[in-house]
Amino acid sequence: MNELEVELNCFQRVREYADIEPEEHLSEDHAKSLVVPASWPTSGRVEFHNVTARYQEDGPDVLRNVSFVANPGERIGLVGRTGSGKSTLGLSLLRFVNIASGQITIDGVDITKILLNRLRTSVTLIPQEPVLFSGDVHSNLDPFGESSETELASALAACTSIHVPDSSDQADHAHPAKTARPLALDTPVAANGENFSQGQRQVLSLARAMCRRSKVVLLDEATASVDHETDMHMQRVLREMFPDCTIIAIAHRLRTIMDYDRVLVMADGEIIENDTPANLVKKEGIFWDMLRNTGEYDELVQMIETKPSTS
Ligand SMILES: Nc1ncnc2c1ncn2[C@@H]1O[C@H](COP(=O)(O)OP(=O)(O)OP(=O)(O)O)[C@@H](O)[C@H]1O
Repeated sequence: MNELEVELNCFQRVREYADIEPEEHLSEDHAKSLVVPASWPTSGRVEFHNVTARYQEDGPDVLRNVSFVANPGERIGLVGRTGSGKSTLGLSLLRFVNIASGQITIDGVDITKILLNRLRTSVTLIPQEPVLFSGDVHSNLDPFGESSETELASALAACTSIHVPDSSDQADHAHPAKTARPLALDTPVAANGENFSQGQRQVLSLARAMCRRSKVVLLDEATASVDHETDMHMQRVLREMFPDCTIIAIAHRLRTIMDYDRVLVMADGEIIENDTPANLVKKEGIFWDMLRNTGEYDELVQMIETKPSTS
């Protein structure tokens, strides 16, 4: 492809973006009526009241009558088989799916009565595959220049204590950030963060959340290329650096959430169990069954008993 073709592609892509309908198109008066106090959310209490949600208006219900409360500072693990609705529940909190009935509130404010941008900048999503932009670590952590250098450096320092192993022990010349550590604010980031491993991308995403001081953090646990050790470090940072945040984590590995305050088990778009891991084990229900099917039952139950203290 010659240079002209590349440039024309860019032009075409910009046109495509410009033609995308805005997700929210409101009159000035309507937008004003959706303003919430600058301090919102102050405590991060998330409540789902009989929420039924679907992707398309005329599509099937993917969440069915979901109700639960995440108290401020609680860490809640979402588990369930593939297709049970875990990601959809997370996405509904950011209004990426249609809420057909019921209500979701954060600190008592109905999330459909807030400007979309305000909602999405207040709830931090740490996706499985975080997006990084070409530039450096600094511009990725704080794209809008809202944090001080000290804040950025301390968030990065907290997160880079997480050891993210390399895919190989050899220096990786094609992906220097995968081997050259520790990460610094001026470490270059290639387009799509291609010079970072998936684990490192999640770590940076965590640091980004820390800079935003979000009260509600939604974490979609990375399934690929993040080993157990990295996972545990991520969890430790979440516990230590976000002590007052409400954390809702979609867990693909049960061991990730064994020390969480509460576990919600989902099946077919519904919450079928909601309790502390210890109580769910005592109950010998679905969660207990899931633990037994891992082949690591004793080890996992032991993790509940040796739960690290948050104080
Ligand atoms: N964009 C979409 N449009 C329509 N239906 C979707 C969409 N995404 C997911 N679904 C459907 O919603 C249901 C719940 O899917 P969801 O991804 O929330 O499950 P999950 O528990 O997160 O699964 P996994 O563990 O595989 O990520 C499934 O039936 C799925 O096919």
